[in-house]
Amino acid sequence: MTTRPRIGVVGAGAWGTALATVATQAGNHVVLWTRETDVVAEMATHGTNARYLPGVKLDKNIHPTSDLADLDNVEAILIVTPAQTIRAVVRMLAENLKKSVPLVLCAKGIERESGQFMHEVARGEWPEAPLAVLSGPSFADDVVRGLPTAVTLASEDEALAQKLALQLSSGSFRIYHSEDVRSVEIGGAAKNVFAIACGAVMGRGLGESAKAALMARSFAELMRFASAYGGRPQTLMGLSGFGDMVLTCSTAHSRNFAFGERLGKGASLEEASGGKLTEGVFTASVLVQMAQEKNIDMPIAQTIDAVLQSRLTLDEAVDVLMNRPLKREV
Ligand SMILES: NC(=O)C1=CN([C@@H]2O[C@H](COP(=O)(O)OP(=O)(O)OC[C@H]3O[C@@H](n4cnc5c(N)ncnc54)[C@H](OP(=O)(O)O)[C@@H]3O)[C@@H](O)[C@H]2O)C=CC1
Ligand SMILES: O=C(CO)COP(=O)(O)O
Repeated sequence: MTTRPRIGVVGAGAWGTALATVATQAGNHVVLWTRETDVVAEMATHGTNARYLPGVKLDKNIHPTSDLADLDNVEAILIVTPAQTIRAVVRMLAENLKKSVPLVLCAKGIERESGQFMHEVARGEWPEAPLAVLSGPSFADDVVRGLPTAVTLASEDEALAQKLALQLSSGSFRIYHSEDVRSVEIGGAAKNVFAIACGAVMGRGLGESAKAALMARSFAELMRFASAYGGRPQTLMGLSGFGDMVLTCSTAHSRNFAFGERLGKGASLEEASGGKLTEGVFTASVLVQMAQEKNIDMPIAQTIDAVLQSRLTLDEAVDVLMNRPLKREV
């Protein structure tokens, strides 16, 4: 290897592979770790990851591995596995790497068991590791093809956020930096729940007006939740709040939206995921529980959670939402 900086990526799913690609375009060597030895073999031999990003040729500066020792001496590690696995993954890194290294948490969700945000989970498992979170409107398929987008990278250590943003930005992947970790995490986690609701409305044939109204009222819920949990409105008006809501609540390209759309068309909860990761399903109940703990009114999140728990049908959920007492908008 030359003297290019080395970035580690843990998780070679759709987003991990896309971020590895971006990082090479930004001028880094990337060590891409996955527990799947057959995926490593395919990436090393054919330069493809057919299961998660079919049709994409990987950059030669991506070095696939399933050996954790290859992550020693990287400058930062992007952790790109599902939200509910972050505790186990960070623990595994803490136990196996020689020294602590900045971790960039890329999952969008809240841990169900603990009600902790991703950086709280990571801090509990590896207190010495500097932390950052990355979130914003970014479909892996778009990003890996070099289509432009912008996202936010936040760390309580703003100098670290700025350094990482510079190191990982490319001509098509523009990273803004922030120190508002809490808001960036809330935006990424909550939008998945509301995307399921928006998908369900479209699948049920309730129309674009209904979807726009639902999206706007969902954003009001997101803002209420965030302000009760220490988020800042200005950040939530940005890429990881408003930006990702607009993206994920608009198109069946989103797995969460597509899940809701299938539910709306009559699929069972089991059928609706299509075998794909749907983070909103895992986050809905913990989001609602956390809202209740602080008396935050979140009727849309509550009704979609009730649908996911089979306590309401979709038509009953629509009735509940439409027949709430009328009130001031703000
Ligand atoms: N896809 C996207 O466009 C975007 C996704 N995200 C977020 O990124 C996160 C990951 O999503 P995405 O990449 O799409 O998901 P995928 O389902 O495509 O990939 C998940 C990856 O995580 C690995 N993994 C799962 N569990 C574990 C574990 N316990 N230990 C180690 N590795 C594990 C999987 O490996 P295996 O095959 O072995 O299970 C796989 O490589 C989610 O939180 C998502 O919301 C954020 C922005 C965009
Ligand atoms: O977070 C994403 C886009 O920003 C990806 O959304 P889905 O997980 O719903 O596909």
